[in-house]
Amino acid sequence: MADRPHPPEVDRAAASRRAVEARRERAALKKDVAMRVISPQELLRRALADPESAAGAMRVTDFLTAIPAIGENKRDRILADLDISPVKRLGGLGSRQRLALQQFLDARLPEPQPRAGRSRLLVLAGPTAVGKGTVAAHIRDNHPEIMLSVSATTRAPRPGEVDGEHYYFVDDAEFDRLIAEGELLEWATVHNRHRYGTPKAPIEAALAAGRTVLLEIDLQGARQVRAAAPDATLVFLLPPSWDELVDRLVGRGTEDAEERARRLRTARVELASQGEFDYRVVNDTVARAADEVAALAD
Ligand SMILES: Nc1nc2c(ncn2[C@@H]2O[C@H](COP(=O)(O)OP(=O)(O)O)[C@@H](O)[C@H]2O)c(=O)[nH]1
Ligand SMILES: Nc1ncnc2c1ncn2[C@@H]1O[C@H](COP(=O)(O)OP(=O)(O)O)[C@@H](O)[C@H]1O
Repeated sequence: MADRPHPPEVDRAAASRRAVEARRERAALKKDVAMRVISPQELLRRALADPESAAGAMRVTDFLTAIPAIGENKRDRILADLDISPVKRLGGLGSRQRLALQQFLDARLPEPQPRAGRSRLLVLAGPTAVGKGTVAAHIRDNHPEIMLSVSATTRAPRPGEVDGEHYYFVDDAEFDRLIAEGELLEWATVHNRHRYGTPKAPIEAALAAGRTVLLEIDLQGARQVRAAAPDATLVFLLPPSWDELVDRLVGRGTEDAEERARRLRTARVELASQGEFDYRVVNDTVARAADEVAALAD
């Protein structure tokens, strides 16, 4: 039964389904590069590691125009300069062409390298719904050596949230006082709504005691920490793909469609700022991502 040949129409239908799926995968990868969820270098590495993969099957023309700020004219000039035919697929590049493309990408879009002399103050930021809260909670529960900072906020507690554990829930007057007295390391209005800030004293005490401290804060806060404590270690959490980020936001079910669209527009801008961070960690599975973040303080 199993080795009897299929009638040709069955083979054709299967081949056409595979072709549609392959096109969908290539389109998703292009989007990931365009949204900066994966770097062009990473996509090229995947293509070269497996020429049969969706990355390997991507045309070099599609690859280049997926990169932000490369349009069709620039693409054609680049291909001519690198002596690569526009009909080539990434997986089919010759070794000289690969090297030329890699060197071009490294020169034009250098991947950020961690700076030396990082401190034990770890800042975890990233776009909405990437899983910052989930990864931070996993670290709190599984890495007792790391202190998770508890922020002050003017938003109301949600059911099940405990004052002093999830947040310090304060009113506007108290938040004003914390700012005025210089008690916050950083603070920001997040998602245009409520104010959130990091109390300074517990962090200074924990760092002085030799502990690692983790802040799970938004991008504006991360930038303020960098300014106030230049040796802090900044970690940017990335989704495995743009589509997965959208699925997580929808799956969480805490925002309506209009708010989700607004957050995704912000997410796109935030992803463009990942180069300001020392490390990028992909939140593929919670435990793996949490362990990778925790290890950065070693
Ligand atoms: N700048 C700053 N951002 C914070 C702080 N605490 C939490 N955030 C950010 O505030 C956002 C909202 O957090 P939360 O109220 O738990 O709501 P959710 O993200 O909708 O679940 C998240 O992006 C957090 O990273 C803080 O102390 N400072
Ligand atoms: N590694 C993961 N795999 C699958 N789902 C995840 C993962 N990390 C987080 N999630 C889910 O994604 C949604 C957003 O996570 P959350 O921690 O609230 O994000 P953030 O704090 O970055 O806004 C939640 O429903 C969470 O359960």
